[in-house]
Amino acid sequence: MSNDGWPSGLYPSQLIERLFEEGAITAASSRDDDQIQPASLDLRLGDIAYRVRSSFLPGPHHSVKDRIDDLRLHEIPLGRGAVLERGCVYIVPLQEGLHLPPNVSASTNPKSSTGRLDVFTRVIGDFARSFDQLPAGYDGPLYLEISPRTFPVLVRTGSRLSQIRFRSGHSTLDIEAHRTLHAEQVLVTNATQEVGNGVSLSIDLHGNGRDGLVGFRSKRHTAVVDVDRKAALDVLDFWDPIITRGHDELILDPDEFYILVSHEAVHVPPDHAAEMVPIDPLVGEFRVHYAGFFDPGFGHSEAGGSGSRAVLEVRSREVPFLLSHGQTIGRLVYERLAERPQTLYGSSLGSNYQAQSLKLSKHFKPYP
Ligand SMILES: Nc1ccn([C@H]2C[C@H](O)[C@@H](COP(=O)(O)OP(=O)(O)OP(=O)(O)O)O2)c(=O)n1
Repeated sequence: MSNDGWPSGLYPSQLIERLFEEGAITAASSRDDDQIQPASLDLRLGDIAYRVRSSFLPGPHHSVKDRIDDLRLHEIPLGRGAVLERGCVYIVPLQEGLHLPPNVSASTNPKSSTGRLDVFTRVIGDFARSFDQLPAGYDGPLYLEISPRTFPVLVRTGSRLSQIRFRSGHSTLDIEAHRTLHAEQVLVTNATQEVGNGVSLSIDLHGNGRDGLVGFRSKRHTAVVDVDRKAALDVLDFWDPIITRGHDELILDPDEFYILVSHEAVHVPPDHAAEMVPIDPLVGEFRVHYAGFFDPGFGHSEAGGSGSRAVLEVRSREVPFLLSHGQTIGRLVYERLAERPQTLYGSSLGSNYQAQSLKLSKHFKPYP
């Protein structure tokens, strides 16, 4: 495919549609109606999961299949569903494949619902030297590495755990462009820091108006989460609520998984998207665990999103660590879209997290 006609910027839904039409994205079965999101495409699991001894990067001399052949321990059919266990590593061929134009590259990330369940996923391409990055012109299959960290999960052929974005050229905003966009459109409210190379997000440990509820800590040894069932599970079977008692502080236990919420409300204007990058304090004590993607229109008032907060999946590393209200934990870096998407994140798409505050994944019933 020639370079002609592929504009610079992150691709909105209509250009993803065009990538399909021109054969740059292939799929083993017909597309789900809601698979194309405002600026991303959900990727679907294929028919088999390979339980492997360890994670790997294929590197320049190997296809992923070569490596699966070396490392596989067991083959699990997914047609009727299968439970993926905590602490194990699985590789699943995805239904979508790529035949990208020479100037179009792609990157992938876990869907927010996947990160909120602490299911670690990353996409691997043939001959890849890094995870979650498909270079311009990539021509080959896609595989998903899956490693549930907290809850065992039930998945099946067609389950959608990760998403892919396409872009051409350099579209990330620089410091000046972030400041201009913030001045025009207000990217975060309650900002505690000056807007620079992105906007900083900090942790809310006040819990205003929520009876002191500031977060959730995952339980151990729970039942299985079916990734395709919404609002099916009782929160208290899987999570311990964290209630502040006026201190605005929280001690993170090492090896525990927490869902917290940002102090700032976030706004992604319709012609932009954003990515949350973890801020690692120099000592690396704690971090947001999943780099999240924020859709065009998330938190946008015309898409019903005023006041949307960011959900933060947090882990402490080696030692118990004291978090305080307002502590910076991540940075939202904005990116320009090639065109305004035809639909925005929000209720018309059945989106799950518009106008959210502290919110567990869609698999849980409302709480309290
Ligand atoms: N750490 C994060 C990452 C994302 N989000 C928000 C911004 C995203 O626009 C929204 C939805 O993200 P995804 O599309 O990844 O989530 P899902 O596909 O799981 O949900 P939906 O069905 O609502 O699209 O969640 C968040 O609050 N905190």
